[in-house]
Amino acid sequence: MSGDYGRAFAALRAQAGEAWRDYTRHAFVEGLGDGSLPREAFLHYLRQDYVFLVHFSRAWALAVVKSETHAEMLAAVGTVNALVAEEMQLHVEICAQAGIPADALFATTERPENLAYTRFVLEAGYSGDLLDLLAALAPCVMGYGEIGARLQAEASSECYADWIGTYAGEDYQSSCSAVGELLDSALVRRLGPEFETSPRWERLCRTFRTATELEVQFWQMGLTP
Ligand SMILES: Cc1ncc(CO)c(N)n1
Repeated sequence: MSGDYGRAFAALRAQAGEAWRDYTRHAFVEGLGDGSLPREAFLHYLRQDYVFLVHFSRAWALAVVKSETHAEMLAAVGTVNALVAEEMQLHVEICAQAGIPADALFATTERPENLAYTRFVLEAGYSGDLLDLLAALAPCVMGYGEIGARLQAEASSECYADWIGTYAGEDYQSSCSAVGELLDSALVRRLGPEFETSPRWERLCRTFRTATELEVQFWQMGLTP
């Protein structure tokens, strides 16, 4: 149940096993699909996710810093723009419709699960290279791509159709494919074509798995306004 997000992502996803399933089939996700998620939990999640996206955009800006080629810079800067100009904008619009103004969004107090996740990702980038950073970023990008595509096909309610449509949509799906290509080419450039046999691979797998577990905690936080 995943689009073609590249060779490295497929390998990382497979090794994350149970954690990947817990993330992409979390009760929060199922509640978005069947409409049973309480509106209050959804708006609480959106407010937290807006803060998440602020730091997530900073992490993608760090990917520009850690790039070694023009192609890598282009891919990273494209993602920064998609986040700041499109995804954050969606949050502002949905929250405005629910009576939460944009300045209140920016002032949201960050929950610890939220803080733990984004600072883990940023730290992976500060102390490592582009590969360490991308291993921490990939579960967020591709996981939502996979969730959106599946809910679009399976949803039994129209309640959260806007949210689902954003992640199932062509723009978001093509961002996922672009990040998959960036991940594959960055790995080949630094570790060679057989990157899975590199001594660094295991640690990249661990970073991916930890980020996946932090996504599970984020959904759990969403269920408890
Ligand atoms: C927590 C979280 N992970 C991933 C995404 C996708 O960008 C998001 N908006 N929020």
